[in-house]
Amino acid sequence: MAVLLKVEGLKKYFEIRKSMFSRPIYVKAVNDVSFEIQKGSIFAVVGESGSGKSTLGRTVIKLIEPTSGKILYDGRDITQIEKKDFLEFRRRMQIVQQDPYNSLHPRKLVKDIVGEGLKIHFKMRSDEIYVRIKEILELVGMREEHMFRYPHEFSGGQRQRIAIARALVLRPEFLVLDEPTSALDVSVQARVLALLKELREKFGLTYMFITHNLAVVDHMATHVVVMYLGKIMEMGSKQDIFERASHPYTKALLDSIPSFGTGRRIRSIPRGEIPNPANPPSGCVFHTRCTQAVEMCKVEEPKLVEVSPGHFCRCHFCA
Ligand SMILES: Nc1ncnc2c1ncn2[C@@H]1O[C@H](COP(=O)(O)OP(=O)(O)OP(=O)(O)O)[C@@H](O)[C@H]1O
Repeated sequence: MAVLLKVEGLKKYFEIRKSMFSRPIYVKAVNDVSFEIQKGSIFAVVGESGSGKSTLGRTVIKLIEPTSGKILYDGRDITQIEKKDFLEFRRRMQIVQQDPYNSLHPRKLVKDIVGEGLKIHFKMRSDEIYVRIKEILELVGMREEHMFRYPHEFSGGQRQRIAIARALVLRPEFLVLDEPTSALDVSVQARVLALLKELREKFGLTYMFITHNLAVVDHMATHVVVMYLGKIMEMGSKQDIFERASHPYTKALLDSIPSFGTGRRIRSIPRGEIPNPANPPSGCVFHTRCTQAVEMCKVEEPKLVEVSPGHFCRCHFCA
């Protein structure tokens, strides 16, 4: 399969200062991450809160600038593209955010929310824009009359459908879905996930699907990357991760899996909380919580090695 997005050595560090006079500290939210996303796949990014998933999703589509590294979209390094040439890539790569209550402008009509990007990206007449908005709303299960209402008049699930319509109206190829259903009721979640699957098949879309919920990953993903403190711990096909997990962190996450649709977040896996990302542990970043850690893990950082074709693991004991 063709590669749509290739990321090489991607880093995103955030500078934080306790006061104006103190020295800066860096949160390495994404720390030297490399992977490929094949066209048409659903590439799930999982990990606990603070592992860098959202930062990764926002950085690969350049909503935030990377600190360093390459992002090759359809073969072009978009980190090196001038602003005016980037507009076309912006159209091709869209994002649907977690919270449908805050991501839609409260004082704009649905038609203006969904149609906003059309004015920027396409030179269309207003009657053409109207038809396009109507079509896209129907596609996500909404009706023409909804165009003239405000976001607060809709339920969470309907709002997320509007957010999906806003992303799709630009005919993108790649969608970053950042926890798209975690703010929704269980029954609504399943319907939105089914819609996302259907849209992917209809339009040949590629998804980066960010979630805490491994049951959702099992239901949706074709490929999975497991992140911890800004690093990839394990990566492979869905089968590699769910049937042949190699990393102790992945195994612990799988043990904490909720049944599908409960929406429960991964909060506590064995042995305590995630360390402070501004001061990560030495050696293997997971060693402080790992049941298999030995002395070497405290000092030597394991490399991400390919344990079988396409299946990568970062642990001294990965088989
Ligand atoms: N703008 C920012 N400034 C400083 N630190 C940030 C910023 N954005 C994110 N971070 C930090 O980067 C780390 C990774 O955050 P990120 O939101 O990407 O993780 P996440 O895995 O998506 O977690 P969650 O699921 O809770 O959103 C966290 O320690 C977070 O506090």
